[in-house]
Amino acid sequence: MSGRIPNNIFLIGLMGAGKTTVGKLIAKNLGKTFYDTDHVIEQRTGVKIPTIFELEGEEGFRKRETAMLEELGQQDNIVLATGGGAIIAPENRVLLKQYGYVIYLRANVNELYLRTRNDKNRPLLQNVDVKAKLEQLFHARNPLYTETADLIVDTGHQPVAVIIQKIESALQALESTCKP
Ligand SMILES: Nc1ncnc2c1ncn2[C@@H]1O[C@H](COP(=O)(O)OP(=O)(O)O)[C@@H](O)[C@H]1O
Ligand SMILES: O=C(O)C1=C[C@@H](OP(=O)(O)O)[C@@H](O)[C@H](O)C1
Ligand SMILES: [Mg+2]
Repeated sequence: MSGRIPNNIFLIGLMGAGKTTVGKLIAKNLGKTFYDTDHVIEQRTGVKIPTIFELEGEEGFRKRETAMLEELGQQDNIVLATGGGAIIAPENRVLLKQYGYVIYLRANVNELYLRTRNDKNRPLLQNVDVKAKLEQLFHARNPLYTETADLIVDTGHQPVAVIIQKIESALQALESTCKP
């Protein structure tokens, strides 16, 4: 660590963790450019994420996601909200660790459920028992988020402003402890 607020900040975590919401605000506060892999994929393809899943399957979506991480990883001074599955592929985990400071927004399944249960834009949560699916994803992915993260922030049952405060304090502590 160079002793500064990290240049690129990547947010990881399950669907509903708040990556997109928190990422936008953190970027604004830190004067960094905000990207969201899902939004860029939607802009480039001209269709929503569920349509990509319908036409190309999850496999097709994952290829686009990896390509997007490779591309956005080359950017400078950004906050990137990833999609919840961005840590599945080992090469993505390497990319994330290599090109940025990775923050895992960790939330419990109940909280994630409350935030995502009515959402129509997350194909993995349609026509299933949403809570059971989130539980399954939590068990499969929590170790991957944990191994990829430089920092873990529990979002718990807390307002977005509090989470942002936690992240900014942690980044500031990083800055002060690393200065010569
Ligand atoms: N800390 C929070 N408390 C309450 N609602 C939240 C919180 N963080 C996010 N949300 C809400 O949960 C939903 C999912 O958030 P989003 O940022 O899209 O998550 P992600 O990008 O991690 O999937 C949104 O409706 C958002 O407003
Ligand atoms: O967890 C996942 O596998 C996914 C999460 C979504 O992003 P959010 O985490 O922003 O909801 C989106 O990338 C896609 O629906 C798949
Ligand atoms: Mg998101």
